[in-house]
Amino acid sequence: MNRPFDIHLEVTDMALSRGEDALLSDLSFAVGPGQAVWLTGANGIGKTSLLLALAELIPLDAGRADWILRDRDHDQDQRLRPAEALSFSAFRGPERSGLTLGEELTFWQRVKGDPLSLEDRLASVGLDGRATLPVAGLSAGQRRRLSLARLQLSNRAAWLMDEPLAGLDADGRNRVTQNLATHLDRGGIAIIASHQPIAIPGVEARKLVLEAAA
Ligand SMILES: Nc1ncnc2c1ncn2[C@@H]1O[C@H](COP(=O)(O)OP(=O)(O)OP(=O)(O)O)[C@@H](O)[C@H]1O
Repeated sequence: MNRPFDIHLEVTDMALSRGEDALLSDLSFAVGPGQAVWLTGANGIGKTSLLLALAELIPLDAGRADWILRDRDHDQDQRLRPAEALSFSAFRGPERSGLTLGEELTFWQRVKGDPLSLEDRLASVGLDGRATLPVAGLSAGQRRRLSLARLQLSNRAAWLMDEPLAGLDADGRNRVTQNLATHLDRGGIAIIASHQPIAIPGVEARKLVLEAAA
């Protein structure tokens, strides 16, 4: 098996709040190569906030979240900055950019040196023939598909996904879960916030039910 990634996430005694509200406390978990975590819990409990904290987009109140590139002998572990470790598929996408789908994706293809043509990249997420659509006018499911294309392009070891199945039809859901299976098979990690279970072929995602801070 080709496993380009060997990434580990270690969350230790994490506490998190937004504004005045304490959200999570004493949260610890570890994730290794090829593993997925399914984050679930009530509306407003803090799933999106946890993803933002793992990406260091919001600060922790306590504890730590470490992204670690593990050396085979375990004696030369390397800490990665989130920007080196992960790619974030947020629920709200780049809808305010004023770009067309083709322009948006071409930009990311150039940044990442994509070997595929624009049309082939679009086809990989079922958006072939849609390059001229304005990003602002994409439907919810089309936006999720654009997100998936950007995740594919990121070549990052960890995928943080916020409601990746929201608004997708059966074909779109299938593409997301198939892409996840491929990513995990390469030794990647996925942390997925979702109200619905996510069936990844060949992988049982570990369920983590978030509860209100003590
Ligand atoms: N920028 C912010 N400033 C202050 N409070 C915020 C901010 N963003 C979110 N919150 C609050 O933090 C809490 C957690 O929100 P979060 O979006 O993390 O929950 P969630 O579990 O992802 O919810 P949902 O299932 O509804 O998507 C909510 O009470 C929300 O109102």
